[in-house]
Amino acid sequence: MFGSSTGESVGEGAIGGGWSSVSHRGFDAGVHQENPQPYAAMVAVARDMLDELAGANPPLDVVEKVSAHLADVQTLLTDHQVSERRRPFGHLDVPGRAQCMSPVLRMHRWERDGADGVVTFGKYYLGGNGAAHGGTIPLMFDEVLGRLASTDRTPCRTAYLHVDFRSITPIDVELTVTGRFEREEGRKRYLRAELRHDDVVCAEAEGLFIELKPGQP
Ligand SMILES: CCCCCCCC/C=C\CCCCCCCC(=O)SCCNC(=O)CCNC(=O)[C@H](O)C(C)(C)COP(=O)(O)OP(=O)(O)OC[C@H]1O[C@@H](n2cnc3c(N)ncnc32)[C@H](O)[C@@H]1OP(=O)(O)O
Repeated sequence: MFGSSTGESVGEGAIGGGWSSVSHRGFDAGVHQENPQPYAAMVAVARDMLDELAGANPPLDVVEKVSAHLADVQTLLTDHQVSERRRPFGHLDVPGRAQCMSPVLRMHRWERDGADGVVTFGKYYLGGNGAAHGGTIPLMFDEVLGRLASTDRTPCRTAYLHVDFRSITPIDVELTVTGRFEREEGRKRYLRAELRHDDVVCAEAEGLFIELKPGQP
């Protein structure tokens, strides 16, 4: 069942993850690349769990049970550790790219020069007083702009990311995200993005991304 509230699954009006348009440089996650849904569903459960964890004040017996379950999960995964290029985490072509570090981006338009979509910061991303933690917003912008900067282009890395926090970013509500590729000068690529709650601008970003030279990590 792929019923994550944050929408890790493919479909439901959102385009796929779109990661296939970004260079994966020798990446091979085997069976999960061919059929991403089971792995994406597992990550969606992990996301939902993190939201419930962040939102709960459980009694001690529940704390002990949860600790034991999580230790079991960790043990199950310990036997299957692999090198970076074989890890599905963050590399599957689904919204959220099957990772639970930054919130899921559900993009409705993804083109070489711009992208539009929605994102919801769940309870896990709370800073205080109903507002998202200030570090999570650049994280989300780096996802949008880093991916846009490499869409149908050679790989690049973030050189700087400037974020202006214009008003609080509320958690648990759907926000709109837009990104646009502004210009490139040699290896330098300049992009901008905006995060809105209805008509209110929550935050804006400007990023410089540098095309990597062959062999550059
Ligand atoms: C690409 C990997 C992806 C592969 C995997 C894909 C699978 C997953 C799919 C999708 C996920 C995508 C979602 C997330 C993506 C997010 C991306 C990131 O967050 S990357 C991590 C954070 N960034 C770093 O760690 C960079 C660390 N810095 C460096 O490596 C270097 O400093 C680098 C590459 C940025 C530049 O170094 P130089 O040696 O190649 O180039 P120089 O000569 O220094 O700069 C080139 C030009 O840029 C200017 N420049 C460089 N840094 C600048 C700065 N901070 N401010 C202003 N100008 C700067 C310079 O002045 C120079 O300009 P003049 O050509 O002389 O006009």
